[in-house]
Parts: sequence; C-alpha cells; structure tokens
Amino acid sequence: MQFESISVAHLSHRFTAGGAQQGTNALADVSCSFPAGRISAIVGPSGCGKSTLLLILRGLLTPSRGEVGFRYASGTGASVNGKAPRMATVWQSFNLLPWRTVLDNVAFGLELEGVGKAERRERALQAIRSVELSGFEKHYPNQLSGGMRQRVGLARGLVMSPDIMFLDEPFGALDAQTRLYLQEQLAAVVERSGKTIVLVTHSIEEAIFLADHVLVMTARPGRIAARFDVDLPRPRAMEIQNDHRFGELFTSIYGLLREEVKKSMLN
Ligand SMILES: Nc1ncnc2c1ncn2[C@@H]1O[C@H](COP(=O)(O)OP(=O)(O)OP(=O)(O)O)[C@@H](O)[C@H]1O
Repeated sequence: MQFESISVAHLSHRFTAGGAQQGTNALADVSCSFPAGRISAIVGPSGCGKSTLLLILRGLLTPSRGEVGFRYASGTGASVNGKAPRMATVWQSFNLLPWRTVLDNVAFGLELEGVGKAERRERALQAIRSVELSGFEKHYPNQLSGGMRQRVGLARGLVMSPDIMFLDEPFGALDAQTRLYLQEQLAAVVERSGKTIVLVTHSIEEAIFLADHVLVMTARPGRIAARFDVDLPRPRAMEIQNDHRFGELFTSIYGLLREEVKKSMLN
C-alpha cells in the first residue's frame, strides 16, 4: 500500500508534571495533515508545543486527546489507516556519540537494527557521500565544525531509509552563513529523496525556502492558526528569496506570527 499522509485529528496534550493543578496545556485541538513526499514546515512562538507535536507524531508521547493516523491508498482507491512507516529524527543538538567516528556514528542506527557489517558500511558511506562529507569518515565529532556535525546528524537520519524524516530546529545552533549553506544543501537532498519531511523551525525564511506548505501555530496552548501553500518552483536556491511571492508569504506569515509571539510573551 502506498503511504499517503500523516493525519492529525483533534490532538490535545496536557503535561501534568507538578500535579493536575499546575499542569501545562501544550496543545489544544490540533488538526492537520502532512502529505507524503512533501516538505511541511511548522512555525510558531517559543513554547507553543511544536516539539510536543513532533514527539506525538513520532509515537514517543501519548497525547491526552486526539489521534494520529498514517493513511495509505488501498487497492480500491480508498484511504485507510495503517501502521507507522519508517521514521527518523534529526535534532538540533546533533546527538552524536563523541567516542565514535563519523562512519560509526552514521552506522549506529543500522547496528541497533542488526544490519550486517558490510551492508552497514556500504549504506553509511553512501549517506556520508549524500551530505558531502566523504573523506571525513574516520574523524571524530570533536574534529568537525558545527555545520559538519549537523550534516553527520542528517546522514544518520538518511541512512535509515526512513519514509518520514522529522527535523526539529536542525540548523538552530549554527551561524548564519553555515545555516544558509546547509539549507541549500538540505533542499537539494530532500528534493532528490522524495521523502516526507516535517520541519520545525523558528525561521520563517527557512520554512518558506524549504517547504511545500507552512503551518503557523498559535501561542500556547498551540493550535493551527493558518496553513500557507508555498507555490515556488523547485529546485530552490537562495536567490528565490528575491521572488515577490517569497516576500508576500513572508509578510503574511510574519504578520500572523508577530501577534502570537506577543501573546506568548504575556503567557
Ligand atoms: N516534559 C514536560 N513536562 C512539563 N511541561 C513540558 C514538558 N515538555 C514541554 N513542556 C511544556 O509544554 C509547552 C510546550 O513545549 P514545547 O517544547 O513543545 O514547545 P516548542 O514550541 O517546541 O518550544 P521552543 O520553540 O521554545 O522549542 C512549554 O510550555 C513547555 O514548558
């Protein structure tokens, strides 16, 4: 069966740490969908529940209410729920193992899955090539720049051949120039891969540059305030920021987000 989309229906989540009285409503009635083979970006003010939503989508957190469904096209053309496809996450903090080389870091997930040594090596080398890090296989994380470490993080996700990749602020810790370069590189990698990507970012430019559509969340408890389709041609390079449609989208999204950021500061 062909994977069609992740479907999110009426998702709410309340963290009850500190007791029922002092809990935090992180998400409130979130409904949206993430189409297969597309790049979806989620933007929203700090603390609005973006990471919580990703954890729920990944099955790492059970929501207080609502459902996440993985939709597949059945033989009859109808859409049915099925089991979760293969998923991988790239976190802002890289999560590299300092005592392992680049090659062994990239191959780590395959090792956990019991993939044989020769295949592991082959697939890891291919993933390292795809993020342009060939020649650095034997380096350790502390011998790499922040941008290179982030590319190792990306390779570690790609090597698992996931159907869905979650990127949680993947460029958050990088300087502006490295970030621009990696955004272009990521755009090329994900456009080629045809994977389903869900990207959480604080950067409106990054969301528009990379995504097919952008979901804007409200201040906590997070809801979906609006969805914008990004009708810009691919492949995309940074010059696309000069396209008038880019500017118009930025203005619309920023206008909405500015209000939410203001609210989140009063929260
Ligand atoms: N494990 C937890 N226990 C209690 N509260 C939590 C927990 N995780 C998150 N929260 C709270 O839930 C709310 C949403 O957090 P979340 O990390 O999802 O927001 P976010 O939009 O990803 O934030 P940021 O953009 O700053 O990374 C916040 O108020 C946060 O303090």
